[in-house]
Amino acid sequence: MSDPAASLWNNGHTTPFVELDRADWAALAPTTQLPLRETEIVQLRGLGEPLDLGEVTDVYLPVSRLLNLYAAGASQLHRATSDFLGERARRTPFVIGVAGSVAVGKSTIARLLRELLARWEDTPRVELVTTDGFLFPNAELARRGLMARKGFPESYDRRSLLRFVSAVKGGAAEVRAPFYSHLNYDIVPDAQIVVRQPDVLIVEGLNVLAPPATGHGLTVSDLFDFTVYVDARTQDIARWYVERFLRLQRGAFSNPKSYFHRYATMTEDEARREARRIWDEINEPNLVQNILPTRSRATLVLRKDENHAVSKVLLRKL
Ligand SMILES: Nc1ncnc2c1ncn2[C@@H]1O[C@H](COP(=O)(O)OP(=O)(O)O)[C@@H](O)[C@H]1O
Ligand SMILES: CC(C)(COP(=O)(O)O)[C@@H](O)C(=O)NCCC(=O)O
Repeated sequence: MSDPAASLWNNGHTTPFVELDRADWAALAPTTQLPLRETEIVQLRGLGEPLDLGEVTDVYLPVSRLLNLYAAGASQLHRATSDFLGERARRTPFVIGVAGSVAVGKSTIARLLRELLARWEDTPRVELVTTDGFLFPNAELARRGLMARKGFPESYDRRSLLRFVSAVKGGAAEVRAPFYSHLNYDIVPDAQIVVRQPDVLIVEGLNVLAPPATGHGLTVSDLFDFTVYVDARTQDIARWYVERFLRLQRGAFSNPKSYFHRYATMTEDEARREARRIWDEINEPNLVQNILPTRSRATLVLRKDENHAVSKVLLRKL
């Protein structure tokens, strides 16, 4: 898959990333002190995903340690800047962006990182928000002719997302974000997510690494201290999307309140075709046109194999 930004570095001489295969990355784990007890690892499984424990210790524990080190470094730098300005340093949260395709496993990774980071010293209070809360409500999307473009950059209220992250980073006592319900397939008018001065804020969403809409000005990625891009082969992600759709069809869609309740009575073949249509018409074009081109902007790229196991880790060193 072509990645225009990567061509800057692909001149045969240099790349901004150091690339480690899984074994080399996992070898870093024993030197990191384990912040999890066995019982806690079992609790992590309760997140609802079939997470392999080897995956947690080999891959995500070292990631959480690295994030914890970066958070300590950022806090020192922040103090030094305040000293330089002759100001009293105020605590500011370390902000992490998690990007990647629909169905690549962003939510699973973001929730796991929240649990792991909270167990390290200095970062006990971790909040997680997903950018779907900043999608325009369906009525507004329909008005703009964007109902078939949910998840594309223009389907979000990007100014409001930028304001939200700025306020959290600026140390506001309490900041509210809108809430998107997958059951309703829409923003819930009176529901909100409240963030209160966390040590770490994780912002997870398809397009969090996208450049500014107008090509200039600030965008949310300018406020991130660290970004993770979750990567996999497009054909594997398409399969994960269809499998998740089939699970939802048998589960959540059977709820009469679900926007997709009409899918509940489909045969498996019909549901498979419908999922494939949504993937082909919306999610894959969004991946190819908007999401994949942002991969080389990430600090860390986690490349998954066909079974969700991380096979390669790329860490930005330049
Ligand atoms: N590490 C993993 N091991 C096994 N299955 C996973 C893993 N991560 C995600 N999945 C599955 O892949 C699908 C997509 O994951 P999810 O976290 O919902 O993706 P996203 O938030 O990117 O849309 C889900 O069905 C989930 O159960
Ligand atoms: C809600 C989403 C846009 C993802 O939002 P995110 O939190 O990543 O910003 C996506 O899951 C979605 O619903 N896409 C629309 C196409 C589809 O029905 O899959």
